[in-house]
Amino acid sequence: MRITIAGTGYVGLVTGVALAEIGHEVICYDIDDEKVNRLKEGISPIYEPGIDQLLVKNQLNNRLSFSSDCSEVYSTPDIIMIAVGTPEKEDGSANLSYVYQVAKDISKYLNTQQAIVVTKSTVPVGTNRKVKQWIEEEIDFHSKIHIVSNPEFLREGSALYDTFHGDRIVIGSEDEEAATKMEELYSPLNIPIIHTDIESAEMIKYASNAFLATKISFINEIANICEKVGANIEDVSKGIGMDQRIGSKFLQAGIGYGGSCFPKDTKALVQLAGDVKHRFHLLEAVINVNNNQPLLLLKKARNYVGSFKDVKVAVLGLAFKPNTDDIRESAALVVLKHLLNEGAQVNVYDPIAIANARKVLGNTVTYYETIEAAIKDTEIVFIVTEWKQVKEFPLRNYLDLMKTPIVIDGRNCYEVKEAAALNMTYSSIGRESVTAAKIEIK
Ligand SMILES: NC(=O)C1=CN([C@@H]2O[C@H](COP(=O)(O)OP(=O)(O)OC[C@H]3O[C@@H](n4cnc5c(N)ncnc54)[C@H](O)[C@@H]3O)[C@@H](O)[C@H]2O)C=CC1
Ligand SMILES: O=C(O)[C@H]1O[C@H](OP(=O)(O)OP(=O)(O)OC[C@H]2O[C@@H](n3ccc(=O)[nH]c3=O)[C@H](O)[C@@H]2O)[C@H](O)[C@@H](O)[C@@H]1O
Repeated sequence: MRITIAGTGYVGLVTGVALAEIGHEVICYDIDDEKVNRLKEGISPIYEPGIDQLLVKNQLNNRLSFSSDCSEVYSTPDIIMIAVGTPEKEDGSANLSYVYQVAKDISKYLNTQQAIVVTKSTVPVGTNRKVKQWIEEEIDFHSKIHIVSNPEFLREGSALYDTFHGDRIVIGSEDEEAATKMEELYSPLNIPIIHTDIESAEMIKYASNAFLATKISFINEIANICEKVGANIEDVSKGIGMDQRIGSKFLQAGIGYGGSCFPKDTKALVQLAGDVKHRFHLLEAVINVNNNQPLLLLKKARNYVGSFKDVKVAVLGLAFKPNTDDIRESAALVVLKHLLNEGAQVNVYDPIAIANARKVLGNTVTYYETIEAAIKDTEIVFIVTEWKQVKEFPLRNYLDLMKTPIVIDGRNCYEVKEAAALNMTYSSIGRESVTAAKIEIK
């Protein structure tokens, strides 16, 4: 099939590459000329395992191309997919202006009797119908628009894997022909498909993200209690996760969820509920717990140093999770904001997110590409992202390299026992803290 995808971000690009790989003819369109020019040269603007190879392979096969000219992409494709951003507005609701723009461009350039317009972007319930209306209100000839809600569930850092091995594909449509065409589109992937009405498909996306966020805030709250009652969150997570009704995934306690989706989608769902006069108390609590979680890490550190003024600090990890260069809503940014406001001198380490971090943090911090260099002569280290490089970095090296080895681990990368044996000061999430005999507590 001939597919046009609007937006070449994480979702649009990965979807485009994957659909080309399974044999479709895909053209990806973006308003960002620079991004498109780099993509034309086979350079991915995002870090995502496996993307570079498949990008080049499918361009050479002539199954994948890129354009920044919307007059040529929307005229006659079999399917148009919308994968543009839906960032949060100040009130927490989703900003649909990019989706609106795509709809308007489609209405201007579409030149077929029938079109299937699929929304992959995460959009509030009711948006797909608006997309249809936005297209139809300006279209200047008779063309039948079939809308399909086809939300995306990929995770950054494993986006291609998730696309090829997803748990399900959701197709929300009220037109049988369009739904069948969508099934054909995805059939080579061999992933279970669930057909629903449009509103249910839209809700499945928000409910999935809200549920996963709830699991994380729940386990973080349990972790916070564990610390106070002398229980160990790692054992507790394992113990509850073995109950198949609960499941072991998304029970990793830490510094809270970040990224471009959970924070914005939970807020958007609270807002959506509010619009229909339903106060979503549970999700509000999930958000509050998450907002507080990075602050607890700072509180732990203050127990040892009092204030951060002129303290030499290293923050390990800037990305919101490992295997991505995405720093959007990363807990690292929250920690850094407080440290800098309070006058700390901050070194940061990240294996791949430094370029993106520089755009936001400028020269307020010092960037390092090795952990050794970042922690050298520092007084406190905060572990914020559980990069493999961090997990594999020997705990003993902190002792050797830091001025005062105080490690505040927001991702439970090390064993408490090991820190105790090394006589370090080590505090993590939901576990006992150990204090080195020599460290002076102010
Ligand atoms: N990032 C993720 O892991 C996931 C994101 N989503 C959802 O998918 C949507 C897209 O997210 P990302 O890919 O992360 O966004 P992104 O911000 O990485 O990419 C969006 C792209 O759309 C382009 N764009 C903006 N206006 C346009 C227009 N009128 N025509 C064509 N392109 C335009 C931008 O230049 C940008 O390259 C959002 O609704 C998000 O919530 C859903 C599942 C996973
Ligand atoms: O809608 C989206 O954009 C996507 O949001 C998440 O994917 P993503 O944000 O890429 O990453 P996750 O692996 O879900 O992690 C999100 C955050 O939760 C945190 N997390 C995750 C799991 C866990 O057990 N504990 C925990 O703190 C991570 O550190 C990270 O900050 C969902 O997992 C995807 O299914 C969804 O498509």
